[in-house]
Amino acid sequence: MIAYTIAMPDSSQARSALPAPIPVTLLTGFLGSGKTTLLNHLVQQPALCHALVVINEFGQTALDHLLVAHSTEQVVAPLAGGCLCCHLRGDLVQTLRDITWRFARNGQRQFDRVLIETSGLADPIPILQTLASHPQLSGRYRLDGVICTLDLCHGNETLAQHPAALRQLASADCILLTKPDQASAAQHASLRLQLDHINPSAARMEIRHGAIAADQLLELVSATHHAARTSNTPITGTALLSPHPLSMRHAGSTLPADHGLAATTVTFETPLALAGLPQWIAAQTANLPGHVLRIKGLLHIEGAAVPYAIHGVGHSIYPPVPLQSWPNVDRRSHVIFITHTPAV
Ligand SMILES: Nc1nc2c(ncn2[C@@H]2O[C@H](COP(=O)(O)OP(=O)(O)OP(=O)(O)O)[C@@H](O)[C@H]2O)c(=O)[nH]1
Repeated sequence: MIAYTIAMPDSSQARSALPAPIPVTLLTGFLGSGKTTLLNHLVQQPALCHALVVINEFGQTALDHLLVAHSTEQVVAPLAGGCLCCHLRGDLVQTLRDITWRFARNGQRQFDRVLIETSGLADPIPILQTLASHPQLSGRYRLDGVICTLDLCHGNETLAQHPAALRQLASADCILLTKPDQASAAQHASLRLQLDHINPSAARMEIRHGAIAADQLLELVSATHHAARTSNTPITGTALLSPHPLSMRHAGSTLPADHGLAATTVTFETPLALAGLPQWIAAQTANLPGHVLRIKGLLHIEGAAVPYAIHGVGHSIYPPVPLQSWPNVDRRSHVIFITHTPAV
């Protein structure tokens, strides 16, 4: 009888043969708190120029990936239609499992890290659990850190009304306090007090319009943090749009409620006149369920060669901002309204 033996590599050899796990940064933060604005800054920097960006949006129409200016080396894979923390968790596993071969050239992986922007409504804890314990992910990926954006203007209201925002902050390694230019000293002080209770150990930094050096946000899990506190200079009197009616056609669609929330997408076939947008937005919101948490859209403005991004958070609407170019051949305007109907 011939005895067969199987040569087993010793465990240290086996370990060194395995590719190093890919670092994953989770970017969370409530609706409109500045995640995409931050992402736009980060992906332009050398430290993140080979990152693969995965974007999850609430609602069937994904816009955020169109609003992120990314080079051809970076791939944005939108996951739309719900929250990663609930019914899209399987999609995330599949995306992370497949991206190593989907985004490979000549057998070489084309990215060195992954940045996941969660929807503004997602609870990051189930996502973190999936990353850490799913058999197809753990070992291939490692958590680099959780970054949470917090809108200094709307943060107090958000924390009072939306438990998901609390969980986002509680799981953060680094909290980025956004819109310091618009927040009052009182809003600022009250949020800082709350953060001292919710997550005293997270690093805290103030950022304006997403500007921060990417390397300050890497290796957060292993790094020791020092909170950076900068001064707050509130400004007032942002110019709004002039009040004239618009002519437009639209088609709406509403998702089934999720966390008491619904997303309605309105699409315009023809270019829009800029004047009168606030009135039109007010008229649209009057027909929607609950109250509006967030408005975002990509607009084709009459006479403009480039698209405009429009944002609203709570009752504030920001002036439309011209983008560099159209992201694809679609020249229609799309506006998404996210609304909340509290449970009775
Ligand atoms: N004034 C001011 N506006 C800001 C700042 N950061 C972000 N914004 C604006 O806030 C609005 C919302 O920012 P986004 O980056 O789209 O927010 P988000 O977290 O990605 O939003 P969701 O996709 O809904 O989750 C945009 O109009 C931004 O230009 C800031 O520091 N100051």
